[in-house]
Amino acid sequence: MTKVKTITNICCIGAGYVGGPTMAVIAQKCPHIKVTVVDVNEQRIADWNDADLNKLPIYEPGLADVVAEARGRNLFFSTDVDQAIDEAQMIFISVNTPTKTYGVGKGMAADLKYIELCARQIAKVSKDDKIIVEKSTLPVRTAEALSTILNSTGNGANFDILSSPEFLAEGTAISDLQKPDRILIGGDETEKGQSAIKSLVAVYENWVPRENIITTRVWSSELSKLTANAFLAQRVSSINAISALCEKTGADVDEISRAIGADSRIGSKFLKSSVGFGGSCFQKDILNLVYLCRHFNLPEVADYWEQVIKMNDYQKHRFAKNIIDTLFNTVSGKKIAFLGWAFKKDTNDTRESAAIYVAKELLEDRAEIHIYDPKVSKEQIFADLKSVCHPEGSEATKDLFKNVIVHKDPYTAMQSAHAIAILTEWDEFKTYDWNKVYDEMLKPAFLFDGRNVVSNEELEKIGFQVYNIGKG
Ligand SMILES: NC(=O)c1ccc[n+]([C@@H]2O[C@H](COP(=O)([O-])OP(=O)(O)OC[C@H]3O[C@@H](n4cnc5c(N)ncnc54)[C@H](O)[C@@H]3O)[C@@H](O)[C@H]2O)c1
Ligand SMILES: O=c1ccn([C@@H]2O[C@H](COP(=O)(O)OP(=O)(O)O[C@H]3O[C@H](CO)[C@@H](O)[C@H](O)[C@H]3O)[C@@H](O)[C@H]2O)c(=O)[nH]1
Repeated sequence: MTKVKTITNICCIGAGYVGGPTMAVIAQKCPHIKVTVVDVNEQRIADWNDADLNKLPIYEPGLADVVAEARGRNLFFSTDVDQAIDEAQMIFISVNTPTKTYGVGKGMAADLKYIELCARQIAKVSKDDKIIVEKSTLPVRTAEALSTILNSTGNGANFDILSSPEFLAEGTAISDLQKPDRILIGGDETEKGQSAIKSLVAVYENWVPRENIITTRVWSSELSKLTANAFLAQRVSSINAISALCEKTGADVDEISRAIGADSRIGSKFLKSSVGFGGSCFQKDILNLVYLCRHFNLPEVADYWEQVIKMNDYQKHRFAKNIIDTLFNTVSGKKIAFLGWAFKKDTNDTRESAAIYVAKELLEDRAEIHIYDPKVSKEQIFADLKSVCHPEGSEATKDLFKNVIVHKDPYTAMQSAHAIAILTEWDEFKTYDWNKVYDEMLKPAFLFDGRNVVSNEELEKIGFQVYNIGKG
């Protein structure tokens, strides 16, 4: 019988939004395991090691406390990838898997070059047997490709490959990791594969009840991750589709969410209509799913899921167009204040944020945009705009960026504005002195609430003309 390996040394390759928080919580919950998180990005590792916990590279409620507890005890951040691989019994791969921007599958397939590089490095460095855990989100059957690389380019060490996708959501990552709905572990059906699964189950059992740890075959685990994100995003697109109909008919989308969510077969979560979903995962993972379906010659299935993204693009466009239409068909030279830039509250992540695309459309209509976000840096905002407006960096880029001003204070962002657009649902927006904002704005004072976070009644009483998503 194959012996189940007791894990005392873990390495995680990739110190990003998943690798950092996930390993911090494993280290917190398993003080007997040495956890080393490695990355090729030196600045990122320096930030993870910074004595000032406000400088951690990721903003996530509760993260700093967990890092403070475990760092230097059994949690380490390092750029020495080879040493960490060499010492570890179990290696989590948590590197980025963005949408391909070139060649075959451009704009659709996941780019697995970083995954492949990790596999080659692990194969080169390893002198003893290791369990490899896919934490990154990967297309179904990637474990097969990993196995081929690991077992044919190394120096004789044996590798067991597990799939254990991460389901944390940003903004709630620490609570999601400390109390996960489930942990999913997929492995081979062989005795060796089952033994590797048991080793990883034993790690999670330090804090997750066994009945919440689901074990499956590898392919099911890999495909469950893409499926989970597709289902979640589909709910948002479904309610956003209904929001458009609400605006035409006078129905209220929040009332509809409450009414349908009370049906236990539907459930109340992920029914919040918005300016459109963002984040690094939903769009990328659905595009990947669509690509896989086309690859396996399932065009009807591919078209079905692609519609979720088309609806999301429509929602972002509808929001921008409504601003232009309402401001008398042009925003040229008008000051539009943006509250929020992150793709959701409680994170500094802006990847695929709806704000970026709304800004692009307004800039193309020559608006002047004044942005305030409590956690996103000016540099990040400009990098985001550059990537969608003029990626090549032309004269036009200069023109556009003349028209973007990033503020540290929300009130100066809104002063003398023609309109305010709320793009992220930060709680602090509810607490502003809206009387003061109104007094200092141009009239009519338009407010477009892309998250339905501020109270319509109160603002309309003050004098604002409020436009919400999904309210007729
Ligand atoms: N962000 C999320 O909320 C989330 C949640 C669940 C799953 N995922 C998935 O997890 C994976 C990682 O996502 P992320 O948001 O943490 O990405 P990220 O870009 O924040 O972090 C990835 C890190 O990997 C590093 N890296 C890349 N190649 C490397 C190599 N060869 N050696 C060492 N380091 C390397 C990069 O420098 C980067 O710091 C993706 O597949 C993503 O789809 C993300
Ligand atoms: O009712 C809702 C719920 C979400 N959103 C938006 O949808 C996007 C994604 O939100 P959320 O899913 O909460 O955050 P992510 O961090 O992107 O997490 C998703 O993507 C991760 C990466 O794969 C998965 O691990 C998580 O389980 C999955 O929820 C954000 O723009 C939200 O504002 C809505 O508009 N309405």
